[in-house]
Amino acid sequence: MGYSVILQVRGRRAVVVGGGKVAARKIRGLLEAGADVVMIAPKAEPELQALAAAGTIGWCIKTFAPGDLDGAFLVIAATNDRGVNEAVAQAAAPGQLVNVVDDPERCDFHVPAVVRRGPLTIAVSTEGASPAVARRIRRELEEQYGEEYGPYLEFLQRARDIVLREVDDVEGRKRLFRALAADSFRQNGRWDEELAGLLAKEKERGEERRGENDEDSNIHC
Ligand SMILES: C[C@@]1(CC(=O)O)c2cc3[nH]c(cc4nc(cc5[nH]c(cc(n2)[C@H]1CCC(=O)O)[C@@](C)(CC(=O)O)[C@@H]5CCC(=O)O)C(CC(=O)O)=C4CCC(=O)O)c(CCC(=O)O)c3CC(=O)O
Ligand SMILES: NC(=O)C1=CN([C@@H]2O[C@H](COP(=O)(O)OP(=O)(O)OC[C@H]3O[C@@H](n4cnc5c(N)ncnc54)[C@H](O)[C@@H]3O)[C@@H](O)[C@H]2O)C=CC1
Repeated sequence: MGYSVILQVRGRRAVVVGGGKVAARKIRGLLEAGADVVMIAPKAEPELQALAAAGTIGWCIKTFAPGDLDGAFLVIAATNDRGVNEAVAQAAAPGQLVNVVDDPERCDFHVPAVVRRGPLTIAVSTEGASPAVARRIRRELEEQYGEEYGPYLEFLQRARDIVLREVDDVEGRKRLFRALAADSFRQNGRWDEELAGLLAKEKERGEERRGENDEDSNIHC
């Protein structure tokens, strides 16, 4: 079983060998994550040609050669030729992360099916057992966790900063974070108002607690 991580690729070079439909899917995901994408392919899908023309990705219009992987943090072998994909995997240096689209065994990592909602990422992987099932489950999750989760998670990010700044008590914070995570809270919709109420309640509790502690310390004196 693989170890699940969210890889930071922003500003890092990703070399994708091949310019077909599968390469296009992987390149879309890499661009979303801010990678610096270079495509190596003699021919490419119109969508990828447009990205290259706009300067969004680099395109070396040629067949693969081992030197193409220089400086790559991540490599995706996505041609329709098994031999070429194998040559790409062999050319990778130690430490370069390699994905081979037609050979799960050869991969350092598999690309999961992903639902993105603002800072929320839901990734589904079957580790190559059934990409079609990963796709189906991703679609189900898209229904279950709709677009409304984007603004909600953005609110939670802001709320987290406020709670960490304003609530000293660890238990109090935990109580607040759990309350904010409840689906009833999300559905309520008046998030800022509700947060203000919860913060006020926590502050009251904090003051009561401090009062009790003062009494305790009087007893000990
Ligand atoms: C190992 C892995 C390596 C990798 O590419 O990372 C891999 C390998 C292979 N895929 C193949 C086929 C298909 N792949 C898809 C779709 C996706 N494939 C993706 C990932 C992965 N595919 C990795 C494992 C992930 C996992 O298992 O969880 C997804 C999740 C992510 C993405 O690519 O972005 C994306 C869905 C995205 C989404 O919809 O959200 C469909 C569905 C369709 O197109 O309708 C089909 C046709 C149906 C079928 O075969 O199931 C074949 C056989 C080719 C052949 O027939 O020869 C191989 C090679 C082999 O199995 O040997
Ligand atoms: N992992 C996955 O998600 C999936 C993998 N596959 C596998 O992926 C392979 C690619 O599928 P598609 O993108 O649909 O194929 P495609 O035929 O649309 O594209 C192949 C691309 O590879 C390029 N290419 C061929 N030889 C090359 C070379 N020597 N150097 C550089 N580029 C070269 C071609 O110019 C073309 O751009 C399939 O053969 C299949 O085995 C298929 C479906 C899903």
